[in-house]
Amino acid sequence: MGGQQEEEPSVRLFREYLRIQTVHPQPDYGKVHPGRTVVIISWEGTDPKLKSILLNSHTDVVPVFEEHWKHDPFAAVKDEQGNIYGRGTQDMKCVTIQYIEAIRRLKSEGKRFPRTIHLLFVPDEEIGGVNGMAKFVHCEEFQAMRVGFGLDEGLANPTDAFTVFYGERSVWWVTVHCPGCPGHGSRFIENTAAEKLRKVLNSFLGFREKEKKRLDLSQCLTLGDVTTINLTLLQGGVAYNVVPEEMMASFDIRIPPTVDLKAFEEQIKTWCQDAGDGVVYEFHQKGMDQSVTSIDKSDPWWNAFSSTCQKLDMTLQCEIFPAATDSRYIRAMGFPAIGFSPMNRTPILLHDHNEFLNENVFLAGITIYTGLLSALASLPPMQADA
Ligand SMILES: CSCC[C@H](NC(C)=O)C(=O)O
Ligand SMILES: [Zn+2]
Ligand SMILES: [Zn+2]
Repeated sequence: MGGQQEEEPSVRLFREYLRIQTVHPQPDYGKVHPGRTVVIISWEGTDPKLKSILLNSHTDVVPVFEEHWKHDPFAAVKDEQGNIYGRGTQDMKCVTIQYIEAIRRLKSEGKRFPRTIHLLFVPDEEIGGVNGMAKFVHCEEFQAMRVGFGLDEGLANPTDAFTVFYGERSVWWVTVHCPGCPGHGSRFIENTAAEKLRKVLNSFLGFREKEKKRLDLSQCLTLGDVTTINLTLLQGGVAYNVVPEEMMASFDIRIPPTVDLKAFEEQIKTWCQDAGDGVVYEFHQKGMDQSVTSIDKSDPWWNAFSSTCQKLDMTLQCEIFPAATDSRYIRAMGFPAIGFSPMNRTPILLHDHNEFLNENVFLAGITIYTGLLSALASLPPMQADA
């Protein structure tokens, strides 16, 4: 609990890490790992020929609106209930320290496992990972790790259960260009950009409405199972009384792995064609990999993961991650990866004001990783090792 008692050293380390300002747009990565952007720490297994366990975490955090926080977001204040406040408490500095502390505990108990465990610390996940994980998976250092199975971040769960992510939706960022006839703002100009834009908006947002209804009316679907479309940028126009020659709308689209991406792009093409002459779309982000990780009991990695959770009396909810994490790059390279942040009984506060994690939930997570790592790193040779 907060205050009086001697603080657990792992909680102290977590709070110390939270105080390092790895916040965008200018993250202080130098204080995390001086002179390095990506860091690998490896605990070699007794049989290093076997494929390894990759524990990935990003070191950056998203910006804050400080005026909305009840405590300094970089002071790691712990209140009377043991809630630790700070940017990154959930996303994902908790997980980084839990990995480290689980390994420290296993080592201090004299444990050694057949499979190597790699801790990987990467930058820039919060800005898409272009100069982080996206690049790193193509480096020889990544190849040399000989990954068998990866763990990366997930989300908190407000109930007793823990959420586990076995895949992610594809991210498509699309800008639609609507050209039109210009002219004086006092006239009925024919074939304007705005009229085309209206059709585009109706098509895209009409589909959004249908998907929202599908989710709202379903008992079993989660956000990761439906397509979301949000209008996020509008551009165009030069003056109140000038009908512009172009207007543009940009959309953030997230598509579940079960959707046929080719067919979906055809749909976008049709919406644009139906909006009028010259309406075209361009991609700023077009995720095409739809790999998902097996959550079948016959899969040895999943079996080790889920059996450990069962032994620890944990209830799991398996879902598709609604947004994007670095695990998409791991899966795209053909490796199984699970998104998991052991935070039950915790509101989902990533990227939000007053992000916090209770120290007891944090400490329980270390025990969970201790069990998971023991099971995963002890898995006997399997087909994937060939
Ligand atoms: C596509 S790169 C941006 C990544 C970001 N991830 C999260 C977890 O917010 C997102 O899904 O928007
Ligand atoms: Zn994150
Ligand atoms: Zn994030």
